[in-house]
Amino acid sequence: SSLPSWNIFFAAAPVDPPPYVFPAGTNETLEYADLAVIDLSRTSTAEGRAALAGDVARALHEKGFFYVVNHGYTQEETNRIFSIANILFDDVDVEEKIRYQGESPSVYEGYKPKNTWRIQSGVLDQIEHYNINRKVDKREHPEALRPFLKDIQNFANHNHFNVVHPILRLLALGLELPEETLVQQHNFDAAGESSVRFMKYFPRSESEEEKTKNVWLKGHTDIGSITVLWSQPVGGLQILTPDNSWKWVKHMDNALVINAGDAMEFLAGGFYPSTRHRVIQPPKDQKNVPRLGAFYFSMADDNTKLIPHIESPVLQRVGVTRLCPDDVAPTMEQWRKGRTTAYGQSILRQGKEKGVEEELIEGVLVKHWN
Ligand SMILES: O=C(O)CCC(=O)C(=O)O
Ligand SMILES: [Fe+2]
Repeated sequence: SSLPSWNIFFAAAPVDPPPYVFPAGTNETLEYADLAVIDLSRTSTAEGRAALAGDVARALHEKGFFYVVNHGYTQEETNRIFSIANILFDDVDVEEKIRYQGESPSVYEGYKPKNTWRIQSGVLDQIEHYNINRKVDKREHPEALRPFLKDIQNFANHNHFNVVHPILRLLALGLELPEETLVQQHNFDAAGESSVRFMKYFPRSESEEEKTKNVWLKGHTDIGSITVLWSQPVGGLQILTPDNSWKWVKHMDNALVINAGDAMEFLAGGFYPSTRHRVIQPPKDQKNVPRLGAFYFSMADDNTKLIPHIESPVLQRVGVTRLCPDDVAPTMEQWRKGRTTAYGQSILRQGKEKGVEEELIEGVLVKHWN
């Protein structure tokens, strides 16, 4: 081989995390959302991108969610990431995790213990999560994760460059804008909070289920631009369709579930609305199963002013919807700090529509659905 012989001493054998085995899928008959499936490998050519742009634009414009397949991680690589994600929840003592809580309520970073968000009727969440900035070395991580920081860095890069950027190119094309328009507002190296999140939901008591009508994570929109949700078999994720009915999102092996957040709605002048979604108790045959998730939450660069790309010929034809006047529009940094600080903490007021609560963030009305 061409490798120098000393390499055998320095190339550490890859350490394997304790394997996480995906729980069995549900056999219940559920009302699923009908979502497009996008083959991301086709984005490697200009012809492929031109052909896909319309499908992706339509999917986000009309449904708010779509699946991505052929994103470049094999099933084995995905399994490894879920096994790494699970370490934190199953193999790290809570006293250690508490030491890795984020310092600031306005940034999601580090560990979030259970019982920190209000759900309904005095019931708090049973969710733990751990957020890792895409520059993984920015903070220190629990010892058990340290052998896998390279895997996590690779996962962040993969999501940012191989998933989010190609999707942003398609979305720009869908607005008939130059292909790099949105990519240029999502630089990996700029100040900002695009992050990996590992999350685990734990089953709750019957009384908690009753008081919250089975809602585990209230209906919300995401703060950033594009959310990448690595599909996993435990059900519970639902989207609110334009006709105001909740539909389940079906698991697809080694697929990604993609949705738009608030920043995308601002930038796209309402053409790609922020998707309304929630998590409820999993279906009957999975209701006692903890629910592990892996995500990438992408945001625009902190200094991006969240104003619509009015130069888009599409927006000029269909019209622009603004969440607020351009002169008072927040930057990405202001928006994420305002929403993160308020999330699960603020006392929401009853909105005009039934089952919808509201709050004002940066002068913009934000809704939460029960
Ligand atoms: O757990 C899920 O499937 C969705 C989580 C989610 O919507 C969020 O963390 O913003
Ligand atoms: Fe979400």
